[in-house]
Amino acid sequence: ITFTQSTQLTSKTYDYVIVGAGTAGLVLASRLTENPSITVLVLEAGGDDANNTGISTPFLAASITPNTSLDWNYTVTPQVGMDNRTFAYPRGRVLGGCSSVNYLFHQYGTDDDWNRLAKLSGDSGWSWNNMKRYVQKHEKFVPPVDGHNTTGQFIPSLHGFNGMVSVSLPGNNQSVDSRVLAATRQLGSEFAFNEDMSGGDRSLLGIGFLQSSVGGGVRSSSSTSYLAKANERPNLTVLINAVVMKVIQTGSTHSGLKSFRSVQFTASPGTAISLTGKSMPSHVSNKIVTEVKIDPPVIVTARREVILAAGAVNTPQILQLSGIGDSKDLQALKIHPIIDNPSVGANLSDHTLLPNIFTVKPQHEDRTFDHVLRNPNQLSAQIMQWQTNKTGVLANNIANNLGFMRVPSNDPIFRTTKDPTPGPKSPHWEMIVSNFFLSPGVPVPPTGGFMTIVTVLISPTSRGSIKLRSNNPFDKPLVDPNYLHTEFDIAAMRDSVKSSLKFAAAPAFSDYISDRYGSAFQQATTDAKIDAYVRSLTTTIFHPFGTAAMSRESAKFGVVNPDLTVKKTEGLRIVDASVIPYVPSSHTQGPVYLLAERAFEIIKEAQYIP
Ligand SMILES: Cc1cc2nc3c(=O)[nH]c(=O)nc-3n(C[C@H](O)[C@H](O)[C@H](O)COP(=O)(O)OP(=O)(O)OC[C@H]3O[C@@H](n4cnc5c(N)ncnc54)[C@H](O)[C@@H]3O)c2cc1C
Repeated sequence: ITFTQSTQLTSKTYDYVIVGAGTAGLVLASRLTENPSITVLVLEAGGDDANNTGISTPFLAASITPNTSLDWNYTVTPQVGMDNRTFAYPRGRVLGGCSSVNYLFHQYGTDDDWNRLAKLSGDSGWSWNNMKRYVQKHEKFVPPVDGHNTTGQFIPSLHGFNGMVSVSLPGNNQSVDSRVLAATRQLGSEFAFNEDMSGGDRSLLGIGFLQSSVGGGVRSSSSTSYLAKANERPNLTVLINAVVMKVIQTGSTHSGLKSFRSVQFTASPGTAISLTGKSMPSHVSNKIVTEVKIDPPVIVTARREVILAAGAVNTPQILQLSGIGDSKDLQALKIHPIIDNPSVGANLSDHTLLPNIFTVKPQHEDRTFDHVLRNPNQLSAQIMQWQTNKTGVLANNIANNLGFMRVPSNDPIFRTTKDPTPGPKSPHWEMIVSNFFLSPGVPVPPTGGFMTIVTVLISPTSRGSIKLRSNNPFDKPLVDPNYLHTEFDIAAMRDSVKSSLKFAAAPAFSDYISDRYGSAFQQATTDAKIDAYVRSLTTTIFHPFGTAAMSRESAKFGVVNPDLTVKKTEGLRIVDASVIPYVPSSHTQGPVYLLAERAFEIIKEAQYIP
């Protein structure tokens, strides 16, 4: 059942209260309620994802964030490594969380990523050898909508065909696909073809076909899969429009652990039937808005556990609002510290995004999507095609090919920096090829056709933080990814720019692209100028991780134990991207799904669920 108002709740007590109906939260809600004797309440700040064409149409992903009603609308603090720029930091605020608004790239990280987690946590259950079985539970590999022959584009034995989330290969040919493949043959081993880009047992290195969380030309999210399967169950209640303000201590154990089994929430701004007579404004700004009246908070309690699944920005925010964090910071904001842990909100690691844009020669301009997107007649024809039979440009992702690369081992940077990757099959950076002007947040030029090679720093060594701005739960937290702070990070991005120029110089593109687009890119002809170009244009690819990091029970650093229980607490667990200490070497929804599948088994075992 999905409720929209807290007054509809028939109980204030559940076996489990899950905070956040996002990627991980809905996996747990669905798995836990497979047992009809277990009751679960999920609290979600955002609204419903149903009947939203922007969400369900794969190609429109880039248009539903940032700065929309589906987004938390965060902004990064001025980034020192990026000329002190600030920019949008989207996070899904809707059923499905980021899985409803993301760009649908789907992978699982490398085996080395998981093995590093197993090693640092001391729990071999996190190793790839154990985690890979969750691919079968999670994934439902389906044919692409254009029905093309996919032989040689993926390796069936690496995939699941009976799981929950639909995953498919591209369903609409992009004009550059055949050129990208030709380039993999023309260039050296650095750009070799890779037959399967899902990661895990397969090295991610090389260039191959994108796998997306798309089935039948429609987005597949945690909401359309895990929740859709469970929502009719009487033991599952999902409450949307409910912002969790904090978790509340409900007692302590003989051994001194503090129990947190209650959750305080209130209606999301703009959705309440305000008991105060005044409703909240639909947008609450960064400033503390003292005149805003909020609905009286509601408290619900878990018999077994509270599970935080609010994501890598909001989970540490909720912990800090609850008095779990760096005591000094909390006291400065007049929050009573209950558990002093400076690791809460620290260790933020994220991937970057740099659009390297090339101008397409006039004779091929009409083969780019720019041409389609700019032409109202062509665009409406595509919309019609998607609405009628879920095919065409809009049924497909924004790219068809991607690749993962390493900085050469003889690069001078390795004289001063130890290789940050978890192993030799794991990349330092990524490239994504699109046949249009792909630069999130930047308006498309009025004329011309483009090809974009987005490059992404995959193994960052910089670490940032999530901190509270004030003790007001409606204030946006201070998001500081601290991008490009280290020499390694800028060196890897420099390598990515040089390599994408090498890639674009392959004979396959010689009659297709004419020049680099934009003066910053055109002027990037020396290392120093490439660095300046990188710092001036790079933003985020939206993969924050590690802000409530897992560590051994005995470790001095960390927020959760290997079983995801919050240190020094009882009855409180975290299951989302914040617990994995290193951002995985790939796009990140797949790793979060696998994490949540295993978390369910850990919880089930710990709680003796029959
Ligand atoms: C624009 C964008 C594009 C991306 N593209 C890709 C991609 O192509 N491929 C990929 O693999 N990954 C992508 N990602 C990243 C990926 O989607 C995330 O890493 C992953 O989904 C995070 O899952 P999560 O469960 O940790 O958090 P989320 O899915 O964000 O879930 C958190 C949920 O908690 C809710 N919540 C938060 N605070 C509160 C509160 N106080 N009260 C109540 N509810 C709350 C949120 O509204 C949300 O629903 C993208 C992300 C974004 C934002």
